[in-house]
Amino acid sequence: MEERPVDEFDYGRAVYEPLTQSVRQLIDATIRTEVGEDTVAKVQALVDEGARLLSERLVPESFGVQYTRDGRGMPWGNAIIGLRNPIAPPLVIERNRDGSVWCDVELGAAYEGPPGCLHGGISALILDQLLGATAHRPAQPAFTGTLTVRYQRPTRLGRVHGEARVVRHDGVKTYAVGHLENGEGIMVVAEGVFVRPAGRA
Ligand SMILES: CCCCCCCCCCCC(=O)SCCNC(=O)CCNC(=O)[C@H](O)C(C)(C)COP(=O)(O)OP(=O)(O)OC[C@H]1O[C@@H](n2cnc3c(N)ncnc32)[C@H](O)[C@@H]1OP(=O)(O)O
Repeated sequence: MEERPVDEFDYGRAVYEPLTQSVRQLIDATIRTEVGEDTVAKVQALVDEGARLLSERLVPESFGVQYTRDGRGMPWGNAIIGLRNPIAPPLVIERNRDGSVWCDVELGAAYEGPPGCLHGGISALILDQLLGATAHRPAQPAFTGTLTVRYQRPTRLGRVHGEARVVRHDGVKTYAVGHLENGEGIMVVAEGVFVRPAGRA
């Protein structure tokens, strides 16, 4: 894999993250707008023009994970943490000294399932990433083998806190648990088995 210059991380972040944030606002406004059809048509033309301009140069396939020479990963297309992906909240995962992880994230209209509540698939997506992050070891990526999610109570849209930790290792398998909570308590719990496939480090 081609390594990218060290300053590309900060440059890329400065250039693309504001665009992503604008598109996130666009997604939210697209869902919730009540303007008339003339305005909708005008916005559609502007968005189409924006897509045309951005498409003048594209990477051939998905973004993947590019690395700078000082080892910083740029998983910028990732569905949940990608800073160039407007459908990612994005999740910012913090790591404690003991390897456990946590996040605080604001989830709005784009993540709705039951009215006013978080879509269960989005909860599973966040927990997959959180549990996967705590199971992760540098240069030994672990894939989700099995993820079990128990939805205890509907989770209102808004601020959500998540946590995950490893409970045990067994050869190539790492077992992790985690949960999502908000001001109303623990809403969703998960346990997962993460497998380090031989020869795919
Ligand atoms: C800074 C950056 C942070 C980076 C932070 C990164 C966070 C990433 C979070 C996102 C993670 C994802 O979504 S990953 C994407 C979703 N997952 C996938 O696409 C995985 C697709 N499945 C596969 O590639 C494969 O089936 C694997 C890798 C899971 C297993 O294949 P394998 O390696 O050939 O496994 P195999 O030799 O047969 O078995 C090895 C051992 O694992 C067990 N095992 C095998 N499959 C499973 C399974 N599905 N669930 C449970 N256990 C399993 C076997 O019983 C065996 O146990 P024993 O006999 O040894 O006891």
